[in-house]
Amino acid sequence: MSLSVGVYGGSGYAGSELVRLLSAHPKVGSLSVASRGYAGRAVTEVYPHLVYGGEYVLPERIDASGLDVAFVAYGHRESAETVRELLEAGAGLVVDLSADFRLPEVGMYEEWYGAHPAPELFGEAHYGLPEVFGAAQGRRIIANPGCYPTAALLALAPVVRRAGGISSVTINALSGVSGAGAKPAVKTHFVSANENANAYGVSDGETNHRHTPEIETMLRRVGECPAVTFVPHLIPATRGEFETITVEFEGEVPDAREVLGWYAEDYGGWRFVEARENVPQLAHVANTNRARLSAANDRRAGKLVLFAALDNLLKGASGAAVQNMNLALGYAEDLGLEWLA
Ligand SMILES: NC(=O)C1=CN([C@@H]2O[C@H](COP(=O)(O)OP(=O)(O)OC[C@H]3O[C@@H](n4cnc5c(N)ncnc54)[C@H](OP(=O)(O)O)[C@@H]3O)[C@@H](O)[C@H]2O)C=CC1
Ligand SMILES: CC(=O)N[C@@H](CCC(=O)OP(=O)(O)O)C(=O)O
Repeated sequence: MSLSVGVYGGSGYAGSELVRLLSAHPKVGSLSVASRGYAGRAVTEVYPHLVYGGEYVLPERIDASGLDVAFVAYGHRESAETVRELLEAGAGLVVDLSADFRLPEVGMYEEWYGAHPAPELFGEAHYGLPEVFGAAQGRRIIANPGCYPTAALLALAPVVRRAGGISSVTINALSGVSGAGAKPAVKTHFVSANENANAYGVSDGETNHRHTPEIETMLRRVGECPAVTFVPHLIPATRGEFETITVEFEGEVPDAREVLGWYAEDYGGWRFVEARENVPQLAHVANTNRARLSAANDRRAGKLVLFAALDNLLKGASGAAVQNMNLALGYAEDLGLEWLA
C-alpha cells in the first residue's frame, strides 16, 4: 500500500524534520506539506538541505479526505482544532506533535495550558511512547510525547514499575535551542543563547514547566510515584537533550547494574532505546532517533542517578512520530528510520 500523507506546520523545525523523514519513507506515495506562512514557496527555498521537490501549500488546499495519515506540528492550543478538522474531513490517522492530547483529562490540560479547543476528542488519543505504552490500537489520534517527557519516562518507567518506596524524583534537563522552535524569540536569539546556560520554567519563585504533569501522569500509569521536580535548562547547542535524574527511596536503593538489567528487559525488543554502562552524551544521539540511558549509584548520599539523552527533533518529536505511524499501521517500527538507529 502506498500512503497519502500530509504534514501541517511543515515550515517549523519539527515539521521540516517530518518532511525529511517522510520523503525517504518507502511506504509514502504522496506527501503534501502545508504551511500558513510559506505557502507558494518551494520547500527547499526555506530548508535547502531537504530533497522534497514540492511547494508549501495552504492547509485548506490539501484534500484531507484522501489522507491516510496527517501529522500536525503546530504549537499547543493551535493543533487541536486542526486535528478535529482533519478527522471530520476523513483523514485516517492523525499524529499530533503538540501537547494538546497528551494529558488524561481536560481539567488538567486547562490548569497548565488554558482552554482546550476540542475537548470532545480528549479521550480518543493514545499517548505515543510505544516502548512504555505500546502501539496505538484502533485510535484515530496519536499524542506524540513531549521531548523532555520522552527522555524522563524512558529512564524512569522501568524503575517506577519495579521499585517501591520512591520518595523523591528530581529531573535536571538540558535542551538545545531547536527545542524552542523556529519562531523568533528573545531567549533563542544568538546573543542570548550563545555561551550561556539558564534554567527556565521557573517564575514567581515556583517551578512550573508544563511538562511536569505529563511526566507525573504517565509515570503513575506504570506504578507509584511522588510529585516530580522538573527543571529544564537552555544550552548553546543546536539539537539534543540530556537529563540527569536523581531518585530517592524510603527503603533499599536499587543497584545501578540491576537498573541496567531492567532497561535491557523492557527495551531489549525495541530498536531505538539503548542502555549502556557509560553515561551517554548529546553527541552520541544528535541526528539519530536513538535514546540512550544509563544509571549510577550515589552510595554516599544513598541515591540512584539516571541519565537519558536523545535528539529533541527526532526521538523527541518527528522520529518518534514516524515510528508511531509505522506501529499504528502494522509496519516495523524502524521502517524508513533504519538509517537513524
Ligand atoms: N522543537 C522541538 O524540539 C519539539 C517540538 N515539539 C512540538 O511540536 C510542535 C511544533 O514545534 P516546532 O516545530 O518546534 O515549532 P515551530 O515554532 O518551529 O513551528 C510551529 C509552527 O509555527 C509556524 N512558524 C514556523 N516558523 C515561523 C516563523 N519564523 N514565524 C512565525 N511562525 C513560524 C509554522 O506554521 P506554518 O508552517 O503553518 O507557517 C510552524 O508549523 C509544537 O507543538 C512543539 O511543542 C515536540 C517535541 C520537540
Ligand atoms: C528549549 C525549549 O524551549 N523547549 C521547549 C520544549 C519543546 C517540546 O518538546 O515540548 P512540547 O512538545 O510540549 O511543546 C519548551 O520547554 O517548551
